[in-house]
Amino acid sequence: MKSSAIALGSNIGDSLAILEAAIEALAQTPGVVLQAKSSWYRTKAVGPPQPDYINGTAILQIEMVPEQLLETLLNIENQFGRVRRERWEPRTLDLDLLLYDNLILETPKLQVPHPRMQQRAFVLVPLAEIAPDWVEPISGRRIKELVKDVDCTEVQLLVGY
Ligand SMILES: Nc1ncnc2c1ncn2[C@@H]1O[C@H](COP(=O)(O)OP(=O)(O)OP(=O)(O)O)[C@@H](O)[C@H]1O
Ligand SMILES: Nc1nc2c(c(=O)[nH]1)N=C(CO)CN2
Repeated sequence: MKSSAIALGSNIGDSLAILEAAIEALAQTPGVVLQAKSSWYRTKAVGPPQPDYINGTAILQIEMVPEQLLETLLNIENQFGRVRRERWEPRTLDLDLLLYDNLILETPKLQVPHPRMQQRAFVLVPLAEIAPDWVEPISGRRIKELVKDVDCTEVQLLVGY
């Protein structure tokens, strides 16, 4: 059994319902046990101007290799109607693989830890809520330390658990 942290985001449609349904779809996937989910946060879009996002994170216990987990995430994104056009475009559902135990992996299709997670308050704030002591293996720093170095003013608690 391995542990993985994933990030969820949506800024088109009924985002809260889409995100809850995506969590449910993950929890129903064979080989996946949902261990924890964060609160949902309303966040200002980083990158090109677009509507605010709702973001959150989850911790999964999994019996899958990282490539299988990525495929599961991409399948669930597609299930919720995401059409991939441009990078950083608005999306009904975005699922990113953040961490997989303490693994460091660099392939053309998959990089773990997610290469931009250390700069992203919309990832670190919800992750610090459910996995403060997880050590990000590239920096060697805990999530609760990394979150202190990003500007969290545009990450607002929306639905707390
Ligand atoms: N850790 C990872 N999690 C999710 N996708 C990844 C990861 N590493 C590499 N990828 C690859 O990135 C591709 C594009 O992902 P996606 O469209 O979600 O990027 P994005 O959300 O626009 O930008 P960002 O990666 O900055 O969040 C995926 O098809 C996948 O193959
Ligand atoms: N606030 C916020 N901004 C983003 C997000 C996101 O999930 N939340 N995802 C992006 C591409 O992955 C680009 N910008």
